[in-house]
Amino acid sequence: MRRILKIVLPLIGKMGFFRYTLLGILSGLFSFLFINLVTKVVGLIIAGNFTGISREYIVIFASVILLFIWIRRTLSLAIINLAQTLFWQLRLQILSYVLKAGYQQLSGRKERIYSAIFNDVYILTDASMSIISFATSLILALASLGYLASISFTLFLITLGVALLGVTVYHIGTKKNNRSLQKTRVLENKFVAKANALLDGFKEIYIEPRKGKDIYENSIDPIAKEAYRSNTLAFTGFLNNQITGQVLFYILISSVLLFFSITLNIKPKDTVSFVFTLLYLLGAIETIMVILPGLMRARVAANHLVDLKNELEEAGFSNPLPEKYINREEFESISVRGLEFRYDDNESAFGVGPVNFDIRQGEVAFIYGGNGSGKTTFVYMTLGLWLPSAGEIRLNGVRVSHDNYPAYRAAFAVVYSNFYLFEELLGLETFNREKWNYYIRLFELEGKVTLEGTKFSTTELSTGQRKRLALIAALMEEKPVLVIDEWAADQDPYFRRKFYTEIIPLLKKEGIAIIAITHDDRYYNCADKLYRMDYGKLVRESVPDPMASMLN
Ligand SMILES: Nc1ncnc2c1ncn2[C@@H]1O[C@H](COP(=O)(O)OP(=O)(O)OP(=O)(O)O)[C@@H](O)[C@H]1O
Repeated sequence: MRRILKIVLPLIGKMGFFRYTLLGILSGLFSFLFINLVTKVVGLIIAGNFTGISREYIVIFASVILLFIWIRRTLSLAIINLAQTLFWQLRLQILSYVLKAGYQQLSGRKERIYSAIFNDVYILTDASMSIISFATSLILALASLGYLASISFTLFLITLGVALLGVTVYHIGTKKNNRSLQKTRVLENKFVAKANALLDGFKEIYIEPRKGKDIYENSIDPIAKEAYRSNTLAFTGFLNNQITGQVLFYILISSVLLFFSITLNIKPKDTVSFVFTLLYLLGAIETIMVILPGLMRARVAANHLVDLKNELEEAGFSNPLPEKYINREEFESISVRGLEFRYDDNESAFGVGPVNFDIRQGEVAFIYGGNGSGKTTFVYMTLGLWLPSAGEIRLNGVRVSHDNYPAYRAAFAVVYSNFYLFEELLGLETFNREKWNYYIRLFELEGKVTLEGTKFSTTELSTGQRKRLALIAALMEEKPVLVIDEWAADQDPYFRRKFYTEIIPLLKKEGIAIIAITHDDRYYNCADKLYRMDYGKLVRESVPDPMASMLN
């Protein structure tokens, strides 16, 4: 419950929480008032003291019904409000955690984030809606118990004993049920991951349906079956508890009617009132029992959300907007000294470094090396996506530290080898139409893509054209350093040549420093600096003679 409140309270505020609780209590008290009234009139009828239609009772019943309409409406509105606030605010909050997280914290957690947005939020919203009914039933149960005590204290003690027995049975069963719910939660993440693989890899599956059959039969179906089993186990447990509670109450009611009313010498009118109230108490306890499994699931969901938030915020990491963006004129150099990064603490895990590297304004550095040699890892480390374990980076001679990392990262525009092409130009302070037209002509996308506001008319382009558009979007950011990872690999021979021999010199003239991972050895002479990545070690090489390249 504490964890649920930790998530819910900041969203609805203390006052909101107070309001919802008050409404729950009011509604509980009102239900009790109505039961009390009905029990009283029934008692009067049984005792033969009800004298027929009375103005007094008509007014009382009419007022109670009017009060009921008011409370129900206010409560319904409050429930809708609470549910919508939680549903949307929680989703926004999760995505804002994502925006604040470090790349390192985010990688490997995609499925859990999906699961949080599409699963945990639903569970928490449902549970929060039932919290009001929970409070209502709790108050009704407490008031009923108080009323029972006023009728016969001995019978009240017996009822309390039965209720406590029910709670103990419930408590013992709940631990096991919760373990099953936790297990389902883990399976849910795995299910989302496999469902994503099925959807993302559908092209491959469509060509070879056996792939789909494999993933369905060996992963998706077994996960679903296991989740089905553990959820069924948990809910059967909850249901058994519920039935035990109900049976205990039925035995109690039978005993009051057939045994206690005689042995304790209770008046018939009081016996009827007692049994009536017991039935209402049973109703309230049943509601509580029905709601509890949902609250338990919400507890698991809340734990998941809190853990996810903590992990995303790990080590006080945050990624605020940089206070200052360095422009091309201000940029002098980036120098990397003794930088190291390892994927795991394990000695055998792949690592890069120690690495030394320098790039100055308008300089072009090419990095090549075998697959898996560590080029991308080095670039990610230099960009500040992976945080190095040793060494230092200096921007214009100033050491990059925890505080100025955001400003440092903002010096780069990047087209990754597995880039994501947004449907619009994002994050531009000013939009330079002339520049856009110039790049569209330079990259030969005239007539292919236009801009509607800042939105691309289309991103349904060929792979090579999508890469050109991604590079234009990066250049529009007017950052001092451009980083590209095997950008030209998807370009045709004509455009590849144009890129290395015409476009790169033009970008250099604009003062842009370029770090490019490339395997196009024909064009290594177009770089100012050439590096080879060799199993995590960066080795500086001499740039080939242009004449020698021409002979290749
Ligand atoms: N997210 C990751 N977690 C753990 N290990 C990784 C991760 N990414 C890469 N590696 C390891 O780091 C090594 C270097 O990968 P990297 O992507 O830097 O190579 P690369 O030189 O860019 O290769 P390629 O030319 O194929 O793109 C790989 O052999 C891989 O084992």
